[in-house]
Amino acid sequence: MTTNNALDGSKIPDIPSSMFYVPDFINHKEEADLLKAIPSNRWIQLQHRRLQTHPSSLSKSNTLLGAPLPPWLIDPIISKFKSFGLFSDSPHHAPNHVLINEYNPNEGIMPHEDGAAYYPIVATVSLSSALCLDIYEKNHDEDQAPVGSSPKWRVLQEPRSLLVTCGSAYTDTLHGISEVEIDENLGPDTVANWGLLGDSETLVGSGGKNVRTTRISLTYRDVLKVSKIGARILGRPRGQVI
Ligand SMILES: O=C(O)CCC(=O)C(=O)O
Ligand SMILES: [Fe+2]
Repeated sequence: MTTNNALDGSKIPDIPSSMFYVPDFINHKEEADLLKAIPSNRWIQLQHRRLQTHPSSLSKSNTLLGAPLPPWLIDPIISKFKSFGLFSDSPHHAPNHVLINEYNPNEGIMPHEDGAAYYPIVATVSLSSALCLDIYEKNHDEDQAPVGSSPKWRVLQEPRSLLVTCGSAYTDTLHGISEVEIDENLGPDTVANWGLLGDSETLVGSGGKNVRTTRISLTYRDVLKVSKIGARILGRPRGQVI
C-alpha cells in the first residue's frame, strides 16, 4: 500500500504486514457529530450486533449499485484518508462503501475475513467505546480459524481511533470480537498496538481491564464491482459510462 509516509510511525508490530493504528484520528466534536448523523431507521438487527450499510448492501454477485456516500460519511473522514494517502492504490481511489456496526457490551462478531468483494484494504473508525479486535492466523486448509482456537494477536481500538488493515493482514488473517463485557489482561505483552495507544495509562490504572460500553464502528472499503445502472437509467449518453 502506498501512503504519503503519514502512517510510517503507526504500523502495529508483529502482526503480518500490515495493520496501522492511529489514536485520536478524529476529535470529540467530530465523534459527537457522527453519532448524531447515523440514521436511527436504517439499523438491521442481527443476533449479536446491529448493522447498517451505506449507500446500500451488495447484490448476490457482490456488486454495489453505484451511488454517492452521504456527506456525513465523507467529511471529515474520507478527506483525512486522502491526507494519509489511504485508498490511493485502490480501483476507485476512495472508499465507496461503509458498514456501521454497533455492539453492546457482551456482543461481538465471529472470526471471519472480509473477502474478495473488496479491494484488500479496510479502514475502521471506532466511536464511543474501546474494545479488543482479536486477530487469528488463517488455517489455510479450511479458510477459518480452528474451532476453539485463541487469537494470536489482540488490537485495542480506542474511541476516535483509526485501524487500517491491508496486504497479508487482510488476506491471511481472520478477525473477530469476543462477546464479553470486559476486555481483560490488557498490557504491553498482550496488546499488539500497546505502544501506539492514545491512553495506555488509564488501562494500567484499571488493572489492565477495559469495561465496554456501546461501541460503534465505521468500516470503509472499496467494492471492486460497481454497477452504473443508476446512471444509465438517468439517461446519460450511451457509451459514456461502464
Ligand atoms: O467492528 C469492527 O471493528 C469489525 C467489523 C467487521 O469485522 C466487519 O464489519 O466486517
Ligand atoms: Fe470484518
